[in-house]
Formats: sequence, structure tokens, C-alpha cells
Amino acid sequence: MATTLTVTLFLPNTVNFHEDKATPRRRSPPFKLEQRVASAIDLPTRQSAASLFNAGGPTPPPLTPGIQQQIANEGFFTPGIDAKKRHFAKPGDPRSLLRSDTHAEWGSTGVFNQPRSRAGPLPSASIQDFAKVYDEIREQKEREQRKQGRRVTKPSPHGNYKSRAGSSERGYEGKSWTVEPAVHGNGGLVNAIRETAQDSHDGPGTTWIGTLGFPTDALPENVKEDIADKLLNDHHSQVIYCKDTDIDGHYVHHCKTILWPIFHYQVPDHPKSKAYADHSWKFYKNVNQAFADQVVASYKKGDTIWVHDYHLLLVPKMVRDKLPDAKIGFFLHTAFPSSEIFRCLSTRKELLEGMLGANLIGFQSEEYSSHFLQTCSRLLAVETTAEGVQIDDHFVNVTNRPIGINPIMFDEARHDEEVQQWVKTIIEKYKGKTIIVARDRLDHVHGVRQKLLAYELFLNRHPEWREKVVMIQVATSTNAQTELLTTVSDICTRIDSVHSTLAHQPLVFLRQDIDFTQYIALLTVADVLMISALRDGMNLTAHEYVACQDGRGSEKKYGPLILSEFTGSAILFGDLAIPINPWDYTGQADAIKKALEMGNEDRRARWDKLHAIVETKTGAYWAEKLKEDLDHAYQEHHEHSSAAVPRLSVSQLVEKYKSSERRLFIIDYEGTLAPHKTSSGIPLGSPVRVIDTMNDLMADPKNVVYVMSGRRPEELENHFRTLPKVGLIAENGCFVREFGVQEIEWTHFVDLDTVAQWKQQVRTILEYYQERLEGSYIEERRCSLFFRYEKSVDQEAAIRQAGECVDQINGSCKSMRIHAVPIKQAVLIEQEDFSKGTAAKHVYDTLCDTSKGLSKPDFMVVAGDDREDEVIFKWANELDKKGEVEDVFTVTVGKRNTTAQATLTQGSTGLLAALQKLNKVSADALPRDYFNLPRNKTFPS
Ligand SMILES: O=P(O)(O)OC[C@H]1O[C@H](O[C@H]2O[C@H](CO)[C@@H](O)[C@H](O)[C@H]2O)[C@H](O)[C@@H](O)[C@@H]1O
Repeated sequence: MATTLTVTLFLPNTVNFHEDKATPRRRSPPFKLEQRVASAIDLPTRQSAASLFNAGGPTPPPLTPGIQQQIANEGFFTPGIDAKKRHFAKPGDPRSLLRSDTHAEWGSTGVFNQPRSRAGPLPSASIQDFAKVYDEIREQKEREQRKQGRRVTKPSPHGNYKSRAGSSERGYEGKSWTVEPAVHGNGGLVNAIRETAQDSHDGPGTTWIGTLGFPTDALPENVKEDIADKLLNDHHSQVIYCKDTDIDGHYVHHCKTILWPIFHYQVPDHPKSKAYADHSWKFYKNVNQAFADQVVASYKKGDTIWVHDYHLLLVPKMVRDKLPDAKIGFFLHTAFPSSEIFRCLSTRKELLEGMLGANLIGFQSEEYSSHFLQTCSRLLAVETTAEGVQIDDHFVNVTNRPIGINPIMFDEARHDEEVQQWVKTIIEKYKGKTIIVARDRLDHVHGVRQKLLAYELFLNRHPEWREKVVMIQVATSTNAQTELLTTVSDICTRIDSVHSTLAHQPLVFLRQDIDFTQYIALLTVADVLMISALRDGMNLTAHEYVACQDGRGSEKKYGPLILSEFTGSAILFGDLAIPINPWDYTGQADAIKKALEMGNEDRRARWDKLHAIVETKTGAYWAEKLKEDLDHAYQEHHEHSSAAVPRLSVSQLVEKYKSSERRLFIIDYEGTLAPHKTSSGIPLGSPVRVIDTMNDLMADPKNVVYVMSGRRPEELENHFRTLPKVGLIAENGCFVREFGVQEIEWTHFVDLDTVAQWKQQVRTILEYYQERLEGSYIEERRCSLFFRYEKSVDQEAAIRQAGECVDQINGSCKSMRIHAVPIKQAVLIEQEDFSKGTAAKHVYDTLCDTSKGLSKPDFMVVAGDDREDEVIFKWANELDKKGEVEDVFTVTVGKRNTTAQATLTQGSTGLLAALQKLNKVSADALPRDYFNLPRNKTFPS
């Protein structure tokens, strides 16, 4: 059965190791129940989750049965950490609901008992080759150990350390462990895939491929194998074990300090930014390669591969290199920045090319996909359309599909007894107060600092609210930067000291996460949710809040949502939320006031519509639509791949030729009839053979023969001067010289005054680029312009300049109905409304003009070799489909993805050979005057 391989950095499940009962392993530092009540802490503003219910009053919350049990079992309680409350599972059902925005990171959840990383300290960002340096340090250490006569660890063939006499390895040997739902990774993704599940597991025919989410070097090989077996057999998950050094360099370094900030618009021009350093790139590649290798190993013909998120941008291409025909989708969960920001990445080209290995690339919104398209166009100088990217011989589709939540399971979770208990507790605790809730990762992109400043401003400006409002800010993350923590801490202290009274504290700031049960209760009880992210791919907390706000357990519901306009959810929700610009503190303070004072009718009306969106744009809907998009893209890709398009059957062509009466041939010149010209501009091949073949073809009065080209009319006339009656289509369809007419007369479809106008404007742009790019030049044709750079020495720079040039022309000259298209080592600028297709239609219509005593062809051959010929293939195929022409042969010469019905892989020689076979058939036919075509306008000066 075909499977979907869902490839994501972290698997939906992880492993928890258990301590021997006699010697309970204490996480540091163990907390006694009493300690929980006192708000702890290393920052002046940090409070324990318990103090959420303790602020401003002495009443501790009732202990849930789970917590009581934990205290009884283990004798301690770690505030805010209760693994069992991180997810919801139906009894006997291994599919649990995870919190969508998990915010937990690799090896730092603090929830489970798991090994620590052996990656060692991170080197300075200025060290260019971290890997080399790291290896040297390790070797040196090993030498020293050997000298001291200690045992030395040896890497296993997989790069992991073998089980050995070290204390931690012994520590995990034989230790019992259980599989638990992961608390890190992308909960929204897991929920969405599970929502589509028809069976009781992780999705119909889904195999997850990923890591366990914690450092595994310390695990003995046999333990690793047991875990891998268990996850594969019982949880449809294929574990990838990467070296701790690799994951550390990949995730902690490359993903978190370089990609994450840049993808969220943190321009790396800060002096402390590490985005310039490429020492972690090697690890990013290593981990991506390990994922790609596993995908290739797990893949079976017919499977679908879905790769997720910014951690694995290189995987699609790495897999494509090994599995050229695989169906590969890629979805980016984060934002995608504008090309101006993306171009700061030193590895930008590799990253884009990595993604482009997929058949389909999905984004959360149109904003991100258009940034991606523009980035490809500018940095890779490839042709892009609203549907995707044209690369060499194939097309990569691009789509927008916003992810959602699983409202049904979420609703079930809200019924949970413990959630209801927390709802009551919080209501009781904050009686008479209006609660603004927020849960964000404490990093630079989630705008916690900006939100707190705005809240402070609000309190300063609206003293009437001081005693009535409480903001509960849950600030998750363990890797937050110290400077940010200090700033945030200062703001919290200021708010506290200025606005708190003996009886009231307007800010509860929790620098730690809370349980899922508490989280749902908090969203249920909230009067307002405030999200002020500077960027966020989607932000499903907003969805979860809307789902909670239907009044269960509380009376004053349908609370407004204050939502940063820089989130994916804001694009989805529009003005139904109260949009804010997180940089505009006054605007944010006004939004808080507006939300707090919003009338019931308005609240309800907005919520109704928001709720309808959350209910319909669910995670399952997202997954299903993406699947449809990928199937469609793949089918198109596959149908038109050079391997799938059959070879031209010359015998069939001859048969149909024999039985036909009126035949039309439209044949491209360079690359089809003759090989492409050399760099010196002289067409290769044997022009004599071409001319002779065409001459013979035209000798049969049943045949009408056109040659088409991008070249100027006078160039074609010159090339074909010995065939004065051949029909000619010049400049990709802007000019037509009718077949069968001795004198040189051309029909032109374009308005030459219009052409002169746009050329003037475009020439100025091209000159700008020409000045900056040595070796480039402008070529002018009658209806088109070329910016050519094949002679430029620095081709990388040339591609970049060409990309920017395309972008600028397409952006600024839209109204003139022209477009710039990147082609091989050049940019072509031409009018949108004319193509080889429009010219072919003109030729065909003229032939069918019954008023002139003509009748339509019953046999047609259209041959070409590149992108510009696709439009004429499509047109001719359509005539075939509709049955307007009895026998249509659309043929592409060479190996490329095409919409033509057949290919001729032997190039122009093959085409000439086929035509010569037809000429043999005609050899005996009596010549007679068959076409007597009317002449048209004269050749334009
Ligand atoms: O922190 P990471 O381990 O690198 O993971 C990144 C985040 O992934 C998830 O968020 C992303 O996907 C969400 C669902 O599509 C989307 O709402 C969000 O905007 C994306 O950033 C995960 O939910 C976060 O907790 C992770 O931080």
C-alpha cells in the first residue's frame, strides 16, 4: 500500500527514561509543594505557574488529582512541568492532541528524563570551519585521554559513540523507557495529520520520519535499536539518529541563530548577529543529508513524500537527486521573507535549489509565496508565474494553504475535568478583573517586549483601567537571549512597581510554560488574547483562543482578538481581529482599550465569523487540500516529463500523411530544424540539408509549410532566401509572412508606435544593468529587446543582475502589457499579447477561410524545442482534442518536460529524417496549384 512519508525534524513521539524506583532521579532543582507557592526565582519578574493563581492573594489552587499523585509518587513537583498534561489522548487511542504552538526546543524541554547533549560547547561564530576545529579539539582530547591511560570512545559506523564503559552509557543500558507524545516540534502539524486519520494511528498510511528530539549519543546502540523498532512497529515512525554535534550545529546554531531570525525578518545587520557566519552550514547539510538518505531508504514506488519546514530545506533536492520520479511536496510553516532579506543568506542559492527539488512548495499565505517567487526570480534568474517556477525543463508548483487546528478534538479537550477545574479556579481567582492573556516564545520575533511596552503605555494613559485589568503573559523558551530577558525583566519590574497595589497586580509574567490543561482554561477564561509577534508563519494560538471563546464555563465570552498584522493568522482573519502593528506602541495601547471596551454585539459578530473560519479552515482541510495540490502538480509534471512523453511514431506519421489531403506544418527553426547557433552566432548543422528537405516538403501542393523563430523578419528572409515561398513566423509571433507568396510581404500584429514607447522605457532600465555588468549587452529586435550576458565572466553576478532586471521590468512596466522572461544567459522582453501561438492561430484561420474557397487542414505537424513552443503545442493539442483537425502531431525535439504529444530525442537530425520520409511519400504525387493565398500588409519600415 502506498504510504505518505511525513518528514519533520521531530517525530510526534519521544522517549522518557525511567529511574529505578529506589533512587528517584531528581530533576534540578526539585521543588517541594511549599516551594511551588512561593514565586521563585532568578529574575525579579519570574513567577511560577502556581503564582498565576497566587498573585495578589494567598489562596493556592486546588491540586489536581494528577499533581497529587505525582507528589505522592515522587515527593517533588517541578513548577509548570507535568508531562502528562502536555497532550490529550482518548483512552486506548494513541493519537493524542498536542498544543499547536509547542515552543519547546531540542533537548531542553525539561519534561522528560533524557540524555544530555555531548556536542560540547559552541565555538565562536568567527571560527569559519567549526567542524574542523571541533574535530581537532576532540582528537586532542582523545590523545590526552590515551596518554592518561583512560578508555577512549570510538565513533560507530553511524557516527555515534558505541556503548562503552562511560558512566552515562551504563546509565542508559537496561534502563526502562516509555514512548510519550513529544512536547517539542510542530504540534499543529501533528494534529493536522492525525485529524485526517481514518484508522487509529498516525494518519492513513502515514510514516513519520524524524528524530526523537533529544541528544542520543549517550544511548547504547542496542537501546537505540529497540527504540527504533518500537516506534516503527507501534507508532508508524522511522527514527533518524544524528550525532549530537550535527543536531546541535544544525538546530541550535544554524536553524535558531541564522535561519529562524532571517525567515522572520530579523535583518542580520546587528553587530552581534551570527547570520554572516557559515560554520554551522556543514551541520545543516549533514542533518538534511541524513534525512534525505532515510527517506530514500524508506521510499517505495508510489509513495508520497512530504517534507516540512525550515529545518529541512535541502531535503527535497537531495531526495530528488536519488529518486527523480518521486512525488515530493514541501511545506514551509514559517514566514518567508522578502527577497531583500533572504539575499543576506550566504547559502541562499543552495537553500532555494533545495526547496525546488519538490514538485509542489506550500506556504501559509500568498504574501510568503509571492516573496518566494520573487526571490527565485531575482536570485536564480528563473521564470516565475503566479503558479510556480519554471526551471530548465520542468515546472515547480507553488501554492498557499494556511494550516488550522483540529476543532473537534480541541473541543473534547475542553471538556476535560481538569480543564474545567482550572477554569473555575481562574475565574474565582480573578473575579471582577478583565484578563488579557498571551502565550509566546520569548525570543526577538514574538514581540513580547513590544507588547509589554504597549501595555505599560496603556496603563499610563488609562488609569481608570489600572485596578481592573490583568495581563497574564506566559513567556516560553529556554534559549532566550540574556539581553532580551533583562530588557523584558526591566519592563515587568517597572509595570509592577508603578501600577501594582496591595490588592492588585496588573501583570502576571510567567517565564516558563504552563500545562495544556491550564492553557486551555486560560484561553477559555480570557477576555482578550493579545498576539504582537513581529512575524509568525501562522500562529495557531489565535485559532485555539477563538475555539475556546464560546462561553463554556464562563459568562462573558466571545472575547476580541488583538492580532499582529505580521502573522499568517492575521491574513486569514483580516479585520475580524483587531489588527496591530507591534512597532506602533500607541496603536497597540489603543487596540487594548478598544478590545476591553468593545460592545457585546460587536464582540459576538466578530467571533461568529472568526469561529466559522476556524471551524472550516481546519488542519485536516489543510492537509487534504495540500494533498490535492500535490497530486495535481505531480500528475502534470509526470504526464509531461520527457520519460512519460512517447517517442514520435514515424510510421504512424507516414500513414496519416498518406491519407490526408490538406496538411499544415509549423516548424521551429533553431534547436528544431537546425541545431542552436554557436556563440559566434553561426547556425550549426547542414543548412543545405534543411533547405533541401523543406524544398521537397513544399513541392507537394497539399502541404503548407511555416518556419517559426524568435529572430527578426529580415534575418529569416536571409536564411530562407532560397525558399521564397516558405511561410515565416518571426519574432516569436509578432510577424507572419504568408506561405506561397513570392514577394516579400509581412503581416505585423503589434502596433509599432506602442513598441517604440515601451522600448524606450525598458532600454533605460537595461542600460542601467549593462553599465553594472561587464560583458553584457543589449540586443534589439523589431518587437523585443534582449539583455544578454553570455560573455560576462562572473556568471553568478550576471544571474543576480538578470534576476533583478526581470523583477524591475515586470514590476514597473506591467501597464504596458510587456513581460521580461529570463532565458538562457539572457533576459527577453516582449509584448504579452503576441506569441507563436497567436501567430499559428492566424495562419490556421487564414487557411480555413471558406469565403476564399479554402478548406481547413486535416493533418498538422507542429515541432519545436523550447519554452516558447509550448504555447503552440497547447493550441494544436486543443484542435486535436476538439476534433477540428483529424490528425495532429505535436513534437518536441530533445529531452525536456513538454506538453507536446511526442518527442524526437535524436534532435534536428531525427526531425529531418522523419520529414524526408514524408517527402518520399509525396515524390510520386502530381504537383497542382493548391493554395492561392491572399496577400496582406507590406513589410513595416
Ligand atoms: O522552534 P522549532 O523547533 O524550530 O519549530 C518552529 C516552530 O514550529 C511550529 O511553528 C510553525 O508552524 C506552526 C503551524 O504551521 C505555525 O503556526 C507557526 O507560525 C510556525 O512558526 C511550532 O508550532 C512552534 O512551536 C515552533 O517554534
